[in-house]
Amino acid sequence: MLRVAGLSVGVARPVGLRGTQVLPLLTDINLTVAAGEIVVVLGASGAGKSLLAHAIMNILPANAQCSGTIALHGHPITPLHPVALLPQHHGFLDPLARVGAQLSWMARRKGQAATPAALLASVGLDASVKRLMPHQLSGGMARRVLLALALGAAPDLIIADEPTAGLDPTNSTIVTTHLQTLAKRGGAALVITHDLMSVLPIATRVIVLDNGRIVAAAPAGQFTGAGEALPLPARNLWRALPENGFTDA
Ligand SMILES: Nc1ncnc2c1ncn2[C@@H]1O[C@H](COP(=O)(O)OP(=O)(O)OP(=O)(O)O)[C@@H](O)[C@H]1O
Ligand code: NI
Repeated sequence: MLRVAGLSVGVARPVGLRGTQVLPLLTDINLTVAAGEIVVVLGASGAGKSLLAHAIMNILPANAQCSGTIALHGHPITPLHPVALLPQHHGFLDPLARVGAQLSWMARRKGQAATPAALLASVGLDASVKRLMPHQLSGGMARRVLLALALGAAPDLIIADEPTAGLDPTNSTIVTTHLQTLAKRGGAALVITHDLMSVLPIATRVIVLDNGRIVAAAPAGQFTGAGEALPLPARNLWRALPENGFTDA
């Protein structure tokens, strides 16, 4: 479904009076996401996770330089494609538009019928939330509105950036259940996180991103016990989790 090949992203920064230098932020990223899969990209803060999401969605900042290829169903991604970003920050909501209007716009942009109340209900929000402005939403509500927006795009693929961060267990389950339903229906998700445990139950594969490079990849099922089957960088991360006793590998 999604194929990222040889993706590198750098930002130009000034050096001296006239020169510029490109600072590499992502280097030679290769990954695929097949129908039915939930691929987790695991990495520490600053590893380049959001940049990877933004590169795939073609919304990198103006100073970014990008090379490599990104294809969905074999073609470059356009705004009309059934792919949705579940962004990390609710700053992605339009601060001056009611929730209902934003849900309707998303549906229209993707050629779908607008069903704001049903979308809100599917993420556990009352239909009255349609009339609210983004600043009237709590953090957890805003994250669920972002999920409703992503679902409103009727996507084949959701790129979810820290989808469970800061959510209570009930809301976290709402998000992971939707991602799992999408994958079961033949869609797929690329889930970006620093918190493996919150998404491991739904993951099929885990890719470890460190300092802009992929350093390990393993089937999710290998993240069990002492992680004996895992490649070393993934095993070290796994064994360092509090749940696994902080053992220093
Ligand atoms: N527009 C930009 N110009 C310069 N550097 C940038 C830009 N955007 C991101 N960076 C840098 O790229 C690196 C990766 O950023 P990114 O937002 O992808 O991290 P992340 O893995 O998503 O982290 P977090 O878990 O904190 O969200 C960071 O060092 C960041 O400072
Ligand atoms: Ni991020």
